[in-house]
Amino acid sequence: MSATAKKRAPMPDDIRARKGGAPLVSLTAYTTPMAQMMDAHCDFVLVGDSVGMVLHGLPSTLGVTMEMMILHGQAVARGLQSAMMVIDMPFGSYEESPQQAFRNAARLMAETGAGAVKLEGGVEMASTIAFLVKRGVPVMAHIGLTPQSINTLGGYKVQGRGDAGEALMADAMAVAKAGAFAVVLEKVPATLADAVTAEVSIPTIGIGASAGCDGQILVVDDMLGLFTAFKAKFVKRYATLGADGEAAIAAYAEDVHARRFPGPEHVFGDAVPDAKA
Ligand SMILES: Nc1nc(=O)c2c([nH]1)NC[C@@H]1CN(c3ccc(C(=O)N[C@@H](CCC(=O)O)C(=O)O)cc3)CN21
Ligand SMILES: CC(C)C(=O)C(=O)O
Ligand SMILES: [Mg+2]
Repeated sequence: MSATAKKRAPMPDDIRARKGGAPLVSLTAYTTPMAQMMDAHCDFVLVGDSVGMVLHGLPSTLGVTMEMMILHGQAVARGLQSAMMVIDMPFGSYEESPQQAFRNAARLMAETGAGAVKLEGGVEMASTIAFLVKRGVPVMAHIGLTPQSINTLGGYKVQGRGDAGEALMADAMAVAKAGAFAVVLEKVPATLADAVTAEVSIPTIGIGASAGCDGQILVVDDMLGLFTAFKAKFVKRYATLGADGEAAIAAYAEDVHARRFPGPEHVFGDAVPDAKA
């Protein structure tokens, strides 16, 4: 990009202003090179607590710590210039009180440079969201399937079906009223996602929701085919990097066994020392 054309990263208010406009593009990232790959193509990048499952092999997001989020957040920040960075608040870092949420949100922002935090919850987190926003912390809310509540939800199931749709609509209205600048809708019926998108004043970011949402997000390792331990129905694979990587590693192992690697172009010449010396 030319020095004059360098795009500045959007602020939360710029994201909010995209309501009803061109769809917002976002992905998760956990490392500098992945952030660099998506910087020019995403409006915002999420340092998701999915990092625990995707990069650390944890069975859920519950074991993710503030320290892990900060380390990965710092790595992602080094790879971004034109996309906004949002960082997930990990399980246990915000639910106890608005004060606890502020202390940890401030630490995430101060130590990583993230422009906003994301937290899971609707009506029950509305007062916390308002507390944070009034104190300078932009908040993205996350409702529907909230993976940090896997033990009370009883599985990664579709949320908001039937009568539960009203509660989900109430969650969306509550987080918007509390001052959230956007809301992630995860794994909800498309008809409900469209109704929420029509009713709520802030952008809806869908993952397993609807193409009618104001934006979309996916876990980058899922769409690249790099994370293959499970594949949710909502994931579209745009590449097969996991399979391609394994084939490359198998070819390397074969080359080593056959002494085909290293080749002459990978080694260094020098005078041969005298063995008798
Ligand atoms: N790699 C990855 N991708 C994600 O989207 C993701 C994570 N990790 N970790 C944190 C949460 C967990 N999420 C998940 C996890 C599993 C399913 C899943 O397996 N869904 C199945 C059905 C499972 C069920 O009904 O119990 C599906 O087919 O959608 C969905 C979302 C979304 N997030
Ligand atoms: C899937 C997105 C929305 C998320 O919360 C994460 O990656 O942790
Ligand atoms: Mg998350």
